[in-house]
Amino acid sequence: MTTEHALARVDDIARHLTRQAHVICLDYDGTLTPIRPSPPEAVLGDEMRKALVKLAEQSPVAIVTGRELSDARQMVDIDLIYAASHGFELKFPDEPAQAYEPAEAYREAISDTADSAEEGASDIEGVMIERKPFSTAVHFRKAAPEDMPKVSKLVAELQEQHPGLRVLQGKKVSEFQPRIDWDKGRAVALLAERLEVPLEGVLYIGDDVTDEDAFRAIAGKGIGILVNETDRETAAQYRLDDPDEVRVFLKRLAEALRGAA
Ligand SMILES: O=P(O)(O)OC[C@H]1O[C@H](O[C@H]2O[C@H](CO)[C@@H](O)[C@H](O)[C@H]2O)[C@H](O)[C@@H](O)[C@@H]1O
Repeated sequence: MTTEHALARVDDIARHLTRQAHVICLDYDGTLTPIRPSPPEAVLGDEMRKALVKLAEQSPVAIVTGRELSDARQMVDIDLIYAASHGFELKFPDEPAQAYEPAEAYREAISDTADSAEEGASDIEGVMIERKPFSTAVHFRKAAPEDMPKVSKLVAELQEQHPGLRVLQGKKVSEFQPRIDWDKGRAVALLAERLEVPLEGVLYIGDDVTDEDAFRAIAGKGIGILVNETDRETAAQYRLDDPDEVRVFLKRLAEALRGAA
């Protein structure tokens, strides 16, 4: 599938959005920041933060991320809407954070997976376990290629021990999550409904496989932009090469939206 470059269509995209109430949904890792060797290193750049502040003056902006809420808010450091933990945690400005209720019953199983994962990973150099309220991430970006069979074995064992959880494969990470019908797409649909924004008014930008759930949720109605240098199979209709292009796009979009107001 060939996706069109979004920088060539900023004005058309702004025009589409201003036809109705709208919201701009942005993934974090790989979209607002380049992928880094470890999660704490993926710090939001000052210019990107300025672009987000300008954009939020024109439109509601939501960060839709696999990171847990406290981490995402600390990294972005702007009072926006957050759908964190792959959508299991939702936070609107001036409102308390809310967890997706059916996921509450999984907190103990998630914490148990993290305990087992830490124990199992203790002898695999370069594997890092990230504990989050609604998922346990087994990061292997820094593992040596010859240790990958050990990583696969650990992930398979964890799966066997925790059949109530499902595994999401991300960028050099396997994440254990509640096995329930909830994802970034469902979270985006929910937050749009809360904002009284039709799906036609949703713009979603993301780079990972989990972002495809959001692209599919708005397909044929809203606007999906995949961040990827190559033209991979996607439900998004537009593409940007990397986070630098995302920053340029968001700046131009804010200007176009201001012009259209
Ligand atoms: O939905 P996202 O905002 O894209 O979050 C997905 C996961 O991102 C983080 O891990 C990824 O980015 C790290 C920093 O660049 C990188 O070191 C790692 O290899 C990637 O998998 C984050 O740590 C996870 O919690 C998120 O689920």
